[in-house]
Amino acid sequence: MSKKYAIGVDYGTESGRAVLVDLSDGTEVADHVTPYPHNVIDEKLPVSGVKLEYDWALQHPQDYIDVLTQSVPAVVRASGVDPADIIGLGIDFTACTMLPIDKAGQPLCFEPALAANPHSWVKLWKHHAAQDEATLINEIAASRGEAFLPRYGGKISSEWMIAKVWQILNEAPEIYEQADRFLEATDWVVSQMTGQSEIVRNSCTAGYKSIWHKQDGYPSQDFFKALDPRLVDVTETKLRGDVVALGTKAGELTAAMAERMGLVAGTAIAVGNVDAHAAVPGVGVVTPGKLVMAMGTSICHMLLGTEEKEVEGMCGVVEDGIIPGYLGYEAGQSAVGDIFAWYVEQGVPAYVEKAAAEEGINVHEWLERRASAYKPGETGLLALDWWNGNRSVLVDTELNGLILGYSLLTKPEEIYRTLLEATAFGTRKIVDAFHSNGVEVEELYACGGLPQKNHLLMQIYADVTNREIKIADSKQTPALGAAMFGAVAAGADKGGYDSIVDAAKQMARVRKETFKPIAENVAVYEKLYQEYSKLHDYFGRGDNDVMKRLRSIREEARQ
Ligand SMILES: Nc1ncnc2c1ncn2[C@@H]1O[C@H](COP(=O)(O)OP(=O)(O)O)[C@@H](O)[C@H]1O
Ligand SMILES: O=C(CO)[C@@H](O)[C@@H](O)COP(=O)(O)O
Repeated sequence: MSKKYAIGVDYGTESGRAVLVDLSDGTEVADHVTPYPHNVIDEKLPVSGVKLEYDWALQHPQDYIDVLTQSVPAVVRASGVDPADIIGLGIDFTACTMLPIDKAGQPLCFEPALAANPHSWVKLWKHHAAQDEATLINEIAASRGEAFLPRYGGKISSEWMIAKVWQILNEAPEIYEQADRFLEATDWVVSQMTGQSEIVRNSCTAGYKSIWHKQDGYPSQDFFKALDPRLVDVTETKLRGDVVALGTKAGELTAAMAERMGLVAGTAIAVGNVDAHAAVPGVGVVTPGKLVMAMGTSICHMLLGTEEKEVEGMCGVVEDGIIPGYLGYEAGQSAVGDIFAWYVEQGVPAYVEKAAAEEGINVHEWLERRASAYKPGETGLLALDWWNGNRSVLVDTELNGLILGYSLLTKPEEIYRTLLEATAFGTRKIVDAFHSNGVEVEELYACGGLPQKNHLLMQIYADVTNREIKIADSKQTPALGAAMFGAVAAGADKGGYDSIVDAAKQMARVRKETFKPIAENVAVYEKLYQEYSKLHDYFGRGDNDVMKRLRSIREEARQ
């Protein structure tokens, strides 16, 4: 049999990337990025120019199709591989990125009569305008003692499906009426490739974002009726569709799409997936005890378990949500690289920028070099990493950042180091929450942009968590994971794999060099972590709500 290949397509917030992968060893043969022509739509709608309100974030579904018809043929051309040897394709996406579609499966925003209504468009994961609905969902679920709430760490996010659907119903009932279904964008793009009239939903987004449970299904009709009588049958109508496990073959590529994508009709297409979740097999993790951190502007923490446990502040636990056969746990920090970016852009004096330019490095690298000269504890500073609220374990978007211990001698590199340490303490909180609730964390795996960019950061994470960290060898870990699911959809008899476990064994790689905890650093960080925990609870658990009071004083001042 000739060499076989699969393609993984990673749909990010601003662009989509196709990666063509050799199935024998996971080598990434070619990759290509298509920036979304409409990017994030957060000011006004295309064509009609209708203005959007604060906190809105939309996208254009045509941009997703452009990625398939531009980046996929580009990687096929660049690799010189015979399309007949590309046996499978998988995609991963941001989530919950959702859209209303009509009976024919077309987005409502494609209909000229509806295109001027913002609710007919794709709502991107970071569309935050459904907070009122999310708050009510949480209050009503808590007062009814709904069993699903603990599975989401006690809170349903405004980013997720039910809040977004309810916002559409409240603000544009005519769009709700006309929508045949609401779909995750990842499932919609798959349906465009397979052309199936019967759309399938993947277990990952259904579980983490739509409150679906493998045994219990969606929340009861009584619950939805308590939210709003008009929602009583929403899961049987607008959210209908079989939920299938990751790795399942959703269907085969249609002749029409094969022509546009430069592939062969009949190529196996895997069910959709989420970016952070696809990264888990992408680093080779297919068993419990290994926490995968997708580290970039934010961190998603992913972990496998064998039993459903309640863990404070996690984003969710879903059976088959990451690797079929396991409970998949997700937690996260809503700002990490973003905090370092904020400091570099807003906080450093001009002499730092000048010195970095003279040394021919960027400001991050300059600060990292200087900060590496300090020992743990030597700065005398401590920070709370809540520059964009707290996603886990407090689940509170109204918390803010804090730095303690300044003096007239404090240097920029000391502040930078303190910010790196604060995000590591935030991760330690998450590790401890899982570990102490029976979901073991033995070692850490890191992927995404940060591990490639900042060694000091990774050493601090190893020291603060007192765990070895392995680093993904691939720079495109989610796309590699998506390609693996494509290979599983094709199956071993076609030259692919019968399970994601088999695919990960052959195709995933971590680097030889790992970050190991250094005993003397661990001891100092243990002391600092105790201090961090005191501040964390004092400002985050109600002892002193000064951060919330400052917000309301700010709101009054702004009015
Ligand atoms: N040398 C560095 N050290 C620490 N953070 C960095 C460095 N260079 C860039 N960053 C941060 O990395 C983040 C981007 O990470 P990346 O993984 O590339 O993006 P994304 O999360 O969008 O996929 C930005 O928030 C930026 O501030
Ligand atoms: O929320 C999730 C996963 O649950 C992500 O899709 C979302 O935060 C987007 O992440 P990225 O900015 O693409 O790293």
